[in-house]
Amino acid sequence: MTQSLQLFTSSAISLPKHSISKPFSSTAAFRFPFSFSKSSIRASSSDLNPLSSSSTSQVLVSENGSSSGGGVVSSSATREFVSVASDSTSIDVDAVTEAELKENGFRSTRRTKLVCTIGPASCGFEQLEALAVGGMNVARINMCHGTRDWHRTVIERVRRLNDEKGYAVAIMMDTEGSEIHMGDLGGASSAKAEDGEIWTFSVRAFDSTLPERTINVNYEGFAEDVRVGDDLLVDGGMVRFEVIEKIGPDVKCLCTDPGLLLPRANLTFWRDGHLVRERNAMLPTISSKDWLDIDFGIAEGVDFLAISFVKSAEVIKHLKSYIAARSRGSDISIIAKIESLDSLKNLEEIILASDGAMVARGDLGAQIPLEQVPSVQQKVVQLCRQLNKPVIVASQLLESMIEYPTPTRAEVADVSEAVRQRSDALMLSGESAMGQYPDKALAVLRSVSLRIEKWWRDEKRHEPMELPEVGSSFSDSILEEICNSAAKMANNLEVDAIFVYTTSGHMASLLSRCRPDCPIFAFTSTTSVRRRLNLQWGLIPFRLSFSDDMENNLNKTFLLLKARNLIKSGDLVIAVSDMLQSIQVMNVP
Ligand SMILES: Nc1ncnc2c1ncn2[C@@H]1O[C@H](COP(=O)(O)OP(=O)(O)O)[C@@H](O)[C@H]1O
Ligand SMILES: C=C(OP(=O)(O)O)C(=O)O
Ligand SMILES: [K+]
Ligand SMILES: [Mg+2]
Repeated sequence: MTQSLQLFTSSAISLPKHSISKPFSSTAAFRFPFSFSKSSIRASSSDLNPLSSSSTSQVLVSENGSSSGGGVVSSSATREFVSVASDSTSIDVDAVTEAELKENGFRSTRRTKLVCTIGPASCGFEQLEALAVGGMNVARINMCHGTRDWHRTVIERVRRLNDEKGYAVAIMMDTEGSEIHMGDLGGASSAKAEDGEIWTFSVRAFDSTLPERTINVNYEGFAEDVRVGDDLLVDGGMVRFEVIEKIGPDVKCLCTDPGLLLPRANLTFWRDGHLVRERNAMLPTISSKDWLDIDFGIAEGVDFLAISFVKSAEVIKHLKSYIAARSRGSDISIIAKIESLDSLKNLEEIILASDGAMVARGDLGAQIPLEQVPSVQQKVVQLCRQLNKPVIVASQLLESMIEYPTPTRAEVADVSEAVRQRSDALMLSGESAMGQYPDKALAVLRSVSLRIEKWWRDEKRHEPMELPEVGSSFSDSILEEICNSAAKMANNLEVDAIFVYTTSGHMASLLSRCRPDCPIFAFTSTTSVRRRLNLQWGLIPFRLSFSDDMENNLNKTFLLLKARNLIKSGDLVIAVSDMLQSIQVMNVP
């Protein structure tokens, strides 16, 4: 028998979510928090349980696995499956998810999502496919690098991969931002700066080839703002120069820490041990080039826009209204990159205004002392979970794998820490964009994630986190309480999976936020929502057309997933949906 627990508002009829606009006194007896134990779950009765109608009781089985009527899937249900499977409403699940589910079983699928930056080492169709096979959930293109045509080609290839092979790889476009950085190195992929060499940093435009030991700087005020004696740090200290002379637009610098200069590397200048922020602090977060790139991203229908060097919530709000006006209907999630002093000052309001955040440790480590980066990372990851926003930990996770086929022990420990903090996603940058071993680096993220997740689950080491209410309306509160309770029940009953039927994806996020022990199968009818859910912890997103009739939805899902051997009879699942205020516990028939 299926067991269900429902919230009722004014009658014993489940109301659609939008029909609840104010608290009803009659709900009091059913308001959460409930204390759950096996015995406190109300068994279904015909007037309460939407799954108990006679037409489908034959496909539902009791908790102990025995069937409640006929034992096998009825012929009517089989007919339904045939009609479902043969029309366009069949379920969309990609080959990798399918393989992972079969290989590891429900409970051991990977919960941490993986983002790969695409570059010359990974932009071919076969290379992209290899990354998808290896578990890439999101492909990132960094608008600092590459041409418009190159970006368009990568987007087309990822789309083709999704269309032809059933993947749901989302596309994230990352803006250049207007911080100070070097120009291209006249086509060279890198340049070596040796100790004691004199290099010229110039704001002049060089039309053809760059003179030797000359670096172009993108910020016009550079030559005026630096002073003799300042330290000039490339990429937060990978290479260090001291300013020794200013000659008009040219600044002569002595190399004091040698190293490799990479095209378009970030530049900061320091005076008396402090980051200098003069007129450069006034540079807009979104430059005019960024706006053109954003228009391009909207036109291409990218799933995520990552905004570099966010300083305040205002810029995010402005961008959101710009996108809403520009892209009627389509929905692009905005990821705020936390990588500057200002972003730390206004952290909470920035995260609240955004749809997610990235701990962009590369530039962050150039703006705050390196030893502060770990605590900032932990703080941002926790805050994002509390505010129900997905969070990505990025940069240098496996930096040595740009050149070597195995990571350092320290890198594995760093990845483990991000997984243990239960960030939604980990990101590869140079490792997948221009390194020697993109697939191997991805495989390391995958295996370390799986191992650490399992270790902490088995040891029950995760401390419960206080999850404040994030919604503002009463119906929001109901959804949150249902999700919190469903996740708690899932842990206590040790269910195999939570099923969530969600139109916007919001309810899937709320479940993901609880970080339950079991995976969350998220069913949504929109392909773009499915792609966006691919960034969030523990969600296995499926595309499936579903109706307001949960009984139908469940039958259809069981049949479709069973037909593909993704679930089996007897698996224990909890089902919730954003159409019906109920939590159902059942065994797969
Ligand atoms: N589209 C691209 N074309 C060429 N090189 C790229 C591209 N994307 C990334 N890269 C290379 O990969 C490196 C790491 O990528 P990423 O971390 O995104 O950029 P950055 O180092 O500028 O912050 C870049 O420094 C660059 O050398
Ligand atoms: C991810 C980052 O941003 P980008 O690679 O665009 O500099 C970072 O700074 O860590
Ligand atoms: K960028
Ligand atoms: Mg950055």
